Amino acid sequence: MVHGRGANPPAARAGTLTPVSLKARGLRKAYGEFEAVKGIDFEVYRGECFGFLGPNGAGKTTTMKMIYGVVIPGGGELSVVGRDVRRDIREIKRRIGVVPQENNLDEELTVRENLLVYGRYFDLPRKLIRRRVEELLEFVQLSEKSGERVEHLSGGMKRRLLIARALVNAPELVVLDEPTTGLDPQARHLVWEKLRQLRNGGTTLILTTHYMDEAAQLCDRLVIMDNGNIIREGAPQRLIEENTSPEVLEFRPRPDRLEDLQRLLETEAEHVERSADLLLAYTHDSDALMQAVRRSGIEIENTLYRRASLEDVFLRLTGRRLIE
Ligand SMILES: Nc1ncnc2c1ncn2[C@@H]1O[C@H](COP(=O)(O)OP(=O)(O)OP(=O)(O)O)[C@@H](O)[C@H]1O
Repeated sequence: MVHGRGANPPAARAGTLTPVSLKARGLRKAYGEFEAVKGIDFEVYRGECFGFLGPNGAGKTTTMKMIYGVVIPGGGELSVVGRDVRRDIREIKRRIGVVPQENNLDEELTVRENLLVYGRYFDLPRKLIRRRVEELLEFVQLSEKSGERVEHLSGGMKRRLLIARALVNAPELVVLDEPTTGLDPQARHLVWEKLRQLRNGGTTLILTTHYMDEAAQLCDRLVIMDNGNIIREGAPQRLIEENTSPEVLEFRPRPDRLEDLQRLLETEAEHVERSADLLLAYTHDSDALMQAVRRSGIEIENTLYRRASLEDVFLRLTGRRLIE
């Protein structure tokens, strides 16, 4: 594992017995009159991957920035690795890693130089930094690119380099703001694999995403955020079980039959959502529902069956989709 620290149990590694890595109470932030974060409570435990899932503008980035000390909270309490963000931000920065939403690598420098330069911000022996940089290059599969200038890397490689850079100080907690936005599926899967390895090695991860599959794949627990509020909290599967039905049939009826089909589904399904010309019917028994639709004779252009996801939870709670 990276830095050879994976064998230590999380609590022992951190030198404390408290299981809480981060705690927020009544946390808020306004920009002028506009309240971006409206008094939220959450806790992150050591060694877990904790997610913030929500659409653009929900307040996720603002929350992340309060955690890593770029934005000062407007109210409430926030402690990170047991330290108050208002009093001990230097200590917090020493102990956490940050992968920002925007790539802020030095494009003119090589891959290796980016890590070495960043490593110098921490008060660590040069020899140790050099060794760590080589380990990290290997971890994120960039050893072969180490002499290339960053401007020549693909988007996925840059993202992996940002992750490596966040690990230079061997942090116990890593904050990642939309770690895979803009990446193609293959590059995303590689980033996911690296994040899983980190978490399995005991590093606490906090990430934001508006991809429900990313949240479901990576997070042990997550909060769903909307309009500056946390609207639900829990393990991904549990959130689905508690907030929606397990099976979904998506119908695209002939446009002139949309109202008829909606009326039918409202009597036959457990609940129904409409998104433009698509009707989503939620049920425990998709076969029975499908038979009822066939019996009605309503012309359908397209039908899709799938299992319910976090996207459905969001739709149920807000009437909107995560990505509009
Ligand atoms: N510096 C700022 N000044 C004024 N308004 C801001 C500022 N930063 C963010 N906002 C506003 O606060 C709200 C929350 O933004 P934030 O970036 O935290 O959301 P988000 O959930 O991270 O969305 P995204 O996925 O787009 O990053 C948005 O309406 C945004 O326009």
